[in-house]
Order: sequence, then structure tokens, then C-alpha cells
Amino acid sequence: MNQHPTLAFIGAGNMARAIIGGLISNGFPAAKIRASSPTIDRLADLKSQGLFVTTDNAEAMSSADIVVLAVKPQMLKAVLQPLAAAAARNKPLFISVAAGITSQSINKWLGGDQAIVRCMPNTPALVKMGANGLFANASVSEAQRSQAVSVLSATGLTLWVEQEEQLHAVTAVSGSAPAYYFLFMEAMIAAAEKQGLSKEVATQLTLQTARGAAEMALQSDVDPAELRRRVTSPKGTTEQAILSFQANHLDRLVEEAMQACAARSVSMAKELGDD
Ligand SMILES: NC(=O)c1ccc[n+]([C@@H]2O[C@H](COP(=O)([O-])OP(=O)(O)OC[C@H]3O[C@@H](n4cnc5c(N)ncnc54)[C@H](O)[C@@H]3O)[C@@H](O)[C@H]2O)c1
Ligand code: PRO
Repeated sequence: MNQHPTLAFIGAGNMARAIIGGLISNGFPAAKIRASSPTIDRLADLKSQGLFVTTDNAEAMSSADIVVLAVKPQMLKAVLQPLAAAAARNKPLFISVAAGITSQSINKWLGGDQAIVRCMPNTPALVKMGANGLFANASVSEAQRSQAVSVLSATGLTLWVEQEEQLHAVTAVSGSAPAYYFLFMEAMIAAAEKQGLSKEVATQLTLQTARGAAEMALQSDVDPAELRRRVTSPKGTTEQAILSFQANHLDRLVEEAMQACAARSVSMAKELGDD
């Protein structure tokens, strides 16, 4: 195999585009990436970046080393069943980013005996700051594990989980979580505007502070709780904000939100899967 495997993305929506964007900006050759989606006009921008694009999923998948399944979980069964013959012939590594749906269901729809890595990525993959939780089924070889890591690590952090069920928690803590931070940013920007800042100034200060806090926590040798304490002077300003968050049970809100997220991942697996 060449240095770069041939990748086929089945589905070219938000998550596929975030991963493709991260790969290309990390130097992965666009000519080694294929993408399929039902309408060709929605693929025009990917074609202009040098990808091979098609409305035929089987054509996208033919001779691909890795097939990334990036359609909605609700579509997966209908998309995979017609690809079973090609899967039996080509035996690529499948990487599914679909929330919830188990490797067992995917394997069944593909006709069985397939190497499947489930990946829960997130959209910061687009700026190479993604976080990927990975699980491999028993048919995935060591070489394919390494291949999955080397492709996905171009989009950010890549960590394996031991149990497939742990991907529900990964979805709650990283897959869905960019949306929590965006929601928090929205609330901070709105509150700062109410305190008299322009939207532009409020936005810039909010985003730079989020970036600074994340970068500082990543580089620090102490945990986030200690970093928080270092901002919080006794009888100072921060203390009042922290006391307000605690009085409103921020920790409980976060726990309940993450439980609801993971529970939806579990119920999607039951509703839409075939285990
Ligand atoms: N968006 C995220 O933040 C995120 C994060 C982690 C995982 N995921 C997972 O990624 C997957 C895709 O989510 P998304 O947000 O990119 O959705 P999306 O709706 O943006 O993209 C889905 C794509 O699939 C295409 N599609 C529909 N039917 C198809 C078919 N028959 N054949 C080929 N392509 C078809 C659509 O045209 C669309 O481009 C989902 O399974 C989701 O659970 C998404
Ligand atoms: N976006 C997908 C969803 O909301 C999966 C994780 C992030 O279902």
C-alpha cells in the first residue's frame, strides 16, 4: 500500500467535511479521497478541492482501503445493505462515525465478517483540534488499527476505548460537546452585551478566553480545579460568579445533560440498530 491509503466517504455532510478538511490541511492528498452523496451539486466544492466525487456509493467505495461511513444513523441500514457484495469482495476497513449504531449491526448489514472501527469524532476536526474516541471489532487487524489512528490523528486527538458501550460516554463528553461550549459562548456573549459591550467586543473576548482557558489547561501540570482557584481571589469578583453557578447547581445541570446525551445514544442503537 502507498504511504496514504485511499479513503472513501459515504455521506459528505458536516462531519465528513470536518474530517476531510482536517486531513487536507494536514497534507493528506485530496486525490486519495473520494466522497459520495445523493446529489452531485452538493459535492461540487469537494470536487473543486481535487476529490473524486460521485452519487454512487459503490463507485466511491470500489478499491478504497478505508470506507468512512458518515451518513445519519437513520440512513445507515439502507445505505449499507446494497454495499454488502462490494464489502465481501474488497474487504476494506470500515470506519463508522454514526452515533449509537453498534459494530454488530453494521457488520450484519454489510453481510458479516467485516473489519469495523467505530469512531466518535467531533467537528473541531476541521481545524485539526478534534477528539476521536475509537473502538475496533474483533476483525480489525493491528495494521488496520494503526492505519485508523494514522488517518484520524491528522484531525486531532485519537484515543481507543476498551468496551464499545463506552462510546456512549465518549459521545456525551466529546462528540456532542462542542455544542455545549458553543451554547456557553452564546450565553456569555448575550450577557456581556446586556452589560454594555458591543456584540463584536463581547464575541472576541469570549472566544479568546475560551481558547486561552483550554490551552492553559492543556499545558498545565495542575488540574482545572486548581487553575480555577488561581483565578478566584478570596472576596474578589470571580468568587461571586462561581458562587452563582454553584447556587444554580451547574454540576448537576452538566451531569444531567451528559446523561441525556448518552441515553439518546443508547436508545438510537436500540431503535435504529439490528442487534
Ligand atoms: N455533526 C457532528 O458534530 C457529528 C459528530 C460525531 C458524529 N457524527 C455522526 O456523523 C454522521 C453524519 O452526521 P452529519 O452531522 O455530518 O450529518 P449531515 O446530515 O450533515 O450529513 C449526512 C450526509 O449524508 C448524505 N446522505 C444521505 N443519504 C445518503 C445516501 N443514501 N448515500 C450517501 N450519502 C447520503 C447527505 O446528503 C449528507 O451529506 C452521523 O451518523 C452522526 O451521528 C456527527
Ligand atoms: N452530533 C451527532 C448528534 O447530535 C452525534 C454527535 C454529535 O446526534
